[in-house]
Amino acid sequence: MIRCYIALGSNLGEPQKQVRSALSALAALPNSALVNCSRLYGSIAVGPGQQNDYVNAVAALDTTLTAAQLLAAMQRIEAQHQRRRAERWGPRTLDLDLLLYGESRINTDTLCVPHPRMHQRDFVLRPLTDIAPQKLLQSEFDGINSGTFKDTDDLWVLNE
Ligand SMILES: CC1(C)Nc2nc(N)[nH]c(=O)c2N=C1O
Repeated sequence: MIRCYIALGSNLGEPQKQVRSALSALAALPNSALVNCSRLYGSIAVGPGQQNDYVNAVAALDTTLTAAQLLAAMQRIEAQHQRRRAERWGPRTLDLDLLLYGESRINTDTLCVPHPRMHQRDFVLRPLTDIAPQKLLQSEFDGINSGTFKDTDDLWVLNE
């Protein structure tokens, strides 16, 4: 089995319910096991324009699916959660990003792993630290002090 890390995000349509529903869908994937999930975090939307706060989390999934099969399954789960790929930085009911697929480095026109922007995003790194702090020690995160984040009110834990 390959250990994968998946970022979940939502800021439309009852975001906490969307994220929890997506976690159930990931747990139901064939040839896979949802082995851990971070706490759910509220976070200020990063990016241009004004939009609702997000709910973010990171899940650990063990799978024998290939990265391409896993990506397709994640896109099906997004579609089942009414994901509209309207605008690139716009609000969304559900966003699933494949952060890490084992130790693989993948660069195709549909998939880039490790996720190219993950190390710039506290809304990914903080939940990832909940379940895999060792992942922040790797070279991809040069310059990020593992586990010690600038105190920010852009991110808060939701109902412990
Ligand atoms: C629009 C953009 C970059 N901003 C986000 N901002 C936050 N806080 N959380 C997200 O999941 C998120 N996702 C995005 O895609």
